[in-house]
Amino acid sequence: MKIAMIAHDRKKDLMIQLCTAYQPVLEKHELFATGTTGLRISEATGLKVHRFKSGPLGGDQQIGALISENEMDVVIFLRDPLAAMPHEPDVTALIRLSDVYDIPLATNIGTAEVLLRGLDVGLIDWRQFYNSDEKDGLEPGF
Ligand SMILES: O=C(CO)COP(=O)(O)O
Repeated sequence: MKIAMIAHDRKKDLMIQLCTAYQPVLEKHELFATGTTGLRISEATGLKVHRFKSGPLGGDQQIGALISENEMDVVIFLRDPLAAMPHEPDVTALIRLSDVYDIPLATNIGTAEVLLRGLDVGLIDWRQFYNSDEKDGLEPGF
């Protein structure tokens, strides 16, 4: 599965803790992240992470583009609900696209843990159908 990891600044330490705790799960998958989040994760855990641009410079939009191409299976986005962001429209757009394409999305640590545990026991295996040829031509949300 392809997993996108994104954390706003005040949530980055929490993201590191999450990735450290769930490293055995995460290392079985392909990891993607916005620039600074990805750097922090790979430095702290050694996990291989494909890094996009930093969020304010377009990283959220790059991940959104992959979602629209059916190239992302899970999004963990530890967003900061108490800080104003210059790129708030990009954040909203990423969350919206996750909903358009029914991509499992966690926006806080409580749901992130549920999602990673679910992933590990196969609860998101239905994504493999979406990734298969059978899904070709079907509209999102079918
Ligand atoms: O701002 C972000 C997501 O909206 C995160 O970007 P960075 O991982 O580059 O800090």
